[in-house]
Amino acid sequence: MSNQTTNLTIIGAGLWGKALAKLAEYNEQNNVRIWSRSSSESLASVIKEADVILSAVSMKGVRPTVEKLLALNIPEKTIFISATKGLETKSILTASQIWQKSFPNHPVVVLSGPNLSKEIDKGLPAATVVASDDTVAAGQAQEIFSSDIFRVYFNNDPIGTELGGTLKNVMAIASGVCDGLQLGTNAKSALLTRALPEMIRIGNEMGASPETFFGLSGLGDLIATCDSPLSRNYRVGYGLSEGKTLEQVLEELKSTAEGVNTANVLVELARKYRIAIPISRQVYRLLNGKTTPQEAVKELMARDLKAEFDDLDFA
Ligand SMILES: NC(=O)C1=CN([C@@H]2O[C@H](COP(=O)(O)OP(=O)(O)OC[C@H]3O[C@@H](n4cnc5c(N)ncnc54)[C@H](OP(=O)(O)O)[C@@H]3O)[C@@H](O)[C@H]2O)C=CC1
Ligand SMILES: O=C(CO)COP(=O)(O)O
Repeated sequence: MSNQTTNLTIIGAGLWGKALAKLAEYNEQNNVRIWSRSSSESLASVIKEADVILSAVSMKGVRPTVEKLLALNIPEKTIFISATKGLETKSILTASQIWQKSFPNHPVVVLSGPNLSKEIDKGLPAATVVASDDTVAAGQAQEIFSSDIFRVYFNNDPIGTELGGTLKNVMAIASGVCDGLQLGTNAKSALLTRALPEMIRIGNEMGASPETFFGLSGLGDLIATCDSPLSRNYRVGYGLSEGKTLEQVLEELKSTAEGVNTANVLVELARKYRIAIPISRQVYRLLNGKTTPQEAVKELMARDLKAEFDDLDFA
């Protein structure tokens, strides 16, 4: 690893922004600053010397953050890292797509993986992926965060990497329902296994490589998020299975659960591109009061019989 100092500014001081700041500070060669909307310092002053700007804001904060930064004349060599896991309403863009469209001459890197922030905060070992079309930028992101407690892989499929982290949030809601209804290990296994081809079908339409979904940012994050009460999306599903309303669950959570918005956006995307999303559709229906947890399970079990692999397109 190089000993050169990297000036990193993290935008967003939520759970994930703070956890990432801690990981970056663990490496002494990084000079880390973190900014939130309630900071006393201006955004302009904290990004002034930044070699790398990492955005850890929730999806609804991406566009406003991009707009603030567009006004600040950032040098083209500055690397952006996007750590958001969501889809924008209406545009159906991922966070990194918004960053890249807004800053076409800057390197943009996606950071995504099975990274429950509470475990990261405890210093427990974890791994993640940085992905970019720009190999040098991905390598720099890898160096910033790699340590003996955080192992960072890279790949050149940013959209696939980002979609893994984004789509599994919807599956985590389904998984919380599955556990809350005590449907058992067989049901959970079936749910998670069928979640993967559903995610790949969406990825295929959006230009992702299918194999990316079998890596840390896909299968890895699916396992972490769908099997842990530390996941807020899982807790949304669990709460709904207990008969709570979505409003009640979100009020208790007091934190971001991106899967709620992602499910709504996904239904639009699936309609536009004619993609079969049976699990996500039931999650959408449940979140919008169009079905009950029990009814959603019944509907999934009653679907037309089919071959296991005939809808997967690995081409
Ligand atoms: N927590 C986790 O374990 C992980 C989370 N993520 C992803 O990271 C993202 C943030 O999650 P997390 O930090 O946990 O969420 P929190 O609820 O803890 O924090 C919300 C974050 O979003 C920002 N934000 C919200 N609304 C706006 C807005 N209108 N304009 C600008 N910024 C806004 C907040 O900024 P401010 O600080 O200025 O208030 C804050 O940084 C999500 O996409 C999540 O899926 C990814 C991996 C792990
Ligand atoms: O993305 C995450 C872990 O990788 C965090 O999941 P939740 O947003 O469901 O808490």
